[in-house]
Amino acid sequence: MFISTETKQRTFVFHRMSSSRAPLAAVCQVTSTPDKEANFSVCEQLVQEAKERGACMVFLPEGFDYIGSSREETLSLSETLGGDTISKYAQLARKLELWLSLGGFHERGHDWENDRRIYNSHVIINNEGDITSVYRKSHLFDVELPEKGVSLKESAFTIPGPALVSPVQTPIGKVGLGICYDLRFPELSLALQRHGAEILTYPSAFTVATGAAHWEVLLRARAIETQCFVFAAAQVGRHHEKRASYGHALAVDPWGEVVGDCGGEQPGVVLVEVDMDRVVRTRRNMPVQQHRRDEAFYCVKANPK
Ligand SMILES: O=C(O)CNC(=O)[C@H](CS)NC(=O)CCC(=O)C(=O)O
Repeated sequence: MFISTETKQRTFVFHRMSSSRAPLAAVCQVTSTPDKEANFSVCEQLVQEAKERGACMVFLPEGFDYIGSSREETLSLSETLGGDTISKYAQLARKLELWLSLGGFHERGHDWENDRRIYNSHVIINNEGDITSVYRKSHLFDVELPEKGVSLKESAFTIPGPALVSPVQTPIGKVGLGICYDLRFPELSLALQRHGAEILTYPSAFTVATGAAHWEVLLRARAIETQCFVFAAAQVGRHHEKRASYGHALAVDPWGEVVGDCGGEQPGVVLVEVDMDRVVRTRRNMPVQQHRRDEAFYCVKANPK
């Protein structure tokens, strides 16, 4: 049983009516612009607020560093993992003694000097300020929806990542890393689940049109299929004259219930208790992973009689 209390205009907290204290995660949404300094101070404030409210891990969305207004600007603002942006977040994590999921960092590629290409990287920083994991987005968003006004070609500036990375052990549980458009590929979420994930993360900058149609359904489906918590930090609102995002940073429990939603209007943060018992019980009561019959999918009969 969850009660939702509106504590401030733009934030909600969900607490369970039980005595045991499970660790708290904070799922954020922001409206990044091309101004990196301004974006950092908004994120820093949300992380600080999450800390004050007891969170031990905070999730920031794709493009938390910036959302560029052109391909050139997006490329020129990019950095390496050793650059200022990640250093500032590492310091913040160490100072506040919490873990950070930094979704969708614009990371200069390995051959940047020659090809001027970046990765879209999800970086995990621990409470000592060390990078523990980097996952580079596998599926790039090259999509034209003329009737919806959506036209983005991520592959024009981004290199797809080579592989998934092992789920990371954190104080809230084992976190499996995805990014945004990866959410549409259930094989990825199942692979992470098989490698031990208890929580899946999809930091995102969904378009308004695709978000309204698909966002919550996809996130809940991934949670139900994998019986994981799903945390999806999000971009919201207008970034510049050419781009806006759907928002609704969401937390879903392993049963598929939405347990936190930052809404579709403005930056904010939602706190969620991560009770691992819910993963254990959901999987024990309905062992879908044990019921899966992969062998029946290897060979599809052309004309079964
Ligand atoms: O461009 C940047 O700076 C950061 N990256 C993004 O915003 C990415 C690539 S353009 N956006 C998405 O994947 C949206 C997916 C989406 O909206 C859907 O699957 O419906």
